[in-house]
Amino acid sequence: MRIAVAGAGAFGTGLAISLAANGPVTLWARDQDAAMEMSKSRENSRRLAGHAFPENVHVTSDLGTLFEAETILLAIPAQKLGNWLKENANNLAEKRLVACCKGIDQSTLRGPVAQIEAHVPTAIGAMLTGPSFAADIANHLPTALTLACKDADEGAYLQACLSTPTLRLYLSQDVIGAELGGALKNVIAIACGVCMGAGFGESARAAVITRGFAEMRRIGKALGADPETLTGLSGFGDLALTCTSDASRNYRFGQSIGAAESFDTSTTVEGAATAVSVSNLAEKHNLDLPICRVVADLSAGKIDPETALATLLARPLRKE
Ligand SMILES: NC(=O)C1=CN([C@@H]2O[C@H](COP(=O)(O)OP(=O)(O)OC[C@H]3O[C@@H](n4cnc5c(N)ncnc54)[C@H](OP(=O)(O)O)[C@@H]3O)[C@@H](O)[C@H]2O)C=CC1
Ligand SMILES: O=C(CO)COP(=O)(O)O
Repeated sequence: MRIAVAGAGAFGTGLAISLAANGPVTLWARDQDAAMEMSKSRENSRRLAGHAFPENVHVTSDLGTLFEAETILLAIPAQKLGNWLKENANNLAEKRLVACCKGIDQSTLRGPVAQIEAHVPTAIGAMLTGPSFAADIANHLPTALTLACKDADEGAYLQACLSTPTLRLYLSQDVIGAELGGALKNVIAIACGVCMGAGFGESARAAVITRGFAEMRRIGKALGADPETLTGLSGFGDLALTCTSDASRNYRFGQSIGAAESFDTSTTVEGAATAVSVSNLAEKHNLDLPICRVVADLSAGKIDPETALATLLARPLRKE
C-alpha cells in the first residue's frame, strides 16, 4: 500500500519518519520552498528539528504526487481541514483518509472524520489518535494509539498497515468517541496549564483532570460515543499525557495564561478553538460543561484565572 502524509508539521513529519519503517512514505508540505529545503537537508528544521528523514521518505509540495497514494494521513490542523478537503475533494474520492488532527471545527461543529464524510463522501474515513508526542513517534519510542474506523474490515486493514514495531495501534469502530477524546483533552490540558501557571497547585490540577474527564464523558454520552472509548487511549490516555507534560503546546499555552506571560501565537494550540466549539455544542445539547466554558473565555482573554477559579468554585455543591 502506498502511504502519504498531508501536512508536514511536527506530527505529520513524526508519522512519516515512523511509518518509513514499513515502506516508502510521501510527505506533502503545502509550501514549495519548505518542501525543497526538507528534501535537501533531510530534516524538518522548522517543525521537528533534529530528526533525520529515512531514505524512503519522499518530500514534495506537488499535490499530484500526494494523490498517487491510496491511503493519506491528514496531519493538517483541525480548523484548516474542512477547507483543504473541500478544495481537494475530487482527487480524494474513494481513498482511505486517516485524520490525525485533534479538534472540533468551529464553523460546523464537526470532528475530523465527520469533515471527511461531509466533503468526500466516497472516501473511507478513519481517525488515528491517542497519547503521542511527535518527537516520541519520530524517535521510535514505544507508543500506543487508537485507530478508529466505522468499517471493521477497513479498520483492521489500516491497523495492520499503520502499526510498526514501536507504534501499536488498537482498533475501534467508535469514531465519535475517538474524535471527542482527542479534541476535548486539549481543552482540559489548557485548563491544567492555567492551574499550574497561576500557582493553584497540583491538587487543583488533579481536580481539573478528573472533573474535565467527567465533562468529556458527559458530552460523549450526548453525542453517542461509547463510554469505553473515552476511558481508552484516545480519551483518558491522551488526557493523562497532555495535562501533565510541558511538552504539550496546549498545556504550555494554559501555563502562559496562568502566569500572565506572552505566548507565540503561531504555535498550533487546537484546544483554544475547540473550547469554543465545545461550548457551542454544550448549548445546543443543553449540557453543563463549566471547565470547557471557562477555557473558551480564558483563551480569548475575556476572563483571568482568578475569575475562572471563582466561577468554578461558586457553583452549587452537588453529587459526584
Ligand atoms: N505535535 C504533536 O505532538 C501532535 C500533534 N497532533 C495533531 O496534529 C495536528 C497538526 O499538528 P502539528 O503537526 O503538531 O502542527 P504544526 O504546527 O507543527 O504544523 C501544522 C502543519 O499544518 C500545515 N497547515 C496549516 N494550515 C494548512 C492548510 N490550510 N493547508 C495545508 N496545510 C496546512 C502547516 O503548514 P506550514 O508549515 O506551511 O504553515 C504545518 O505543516 C493537530 O491537530 C495536532 O493536535 C496529534 C498528536 C501529536
Ligand atoms: O496531542 C498531543 C499528544 O498526544 C500533542 O499535544 P499538543 O498539541 O498539546 O502539543
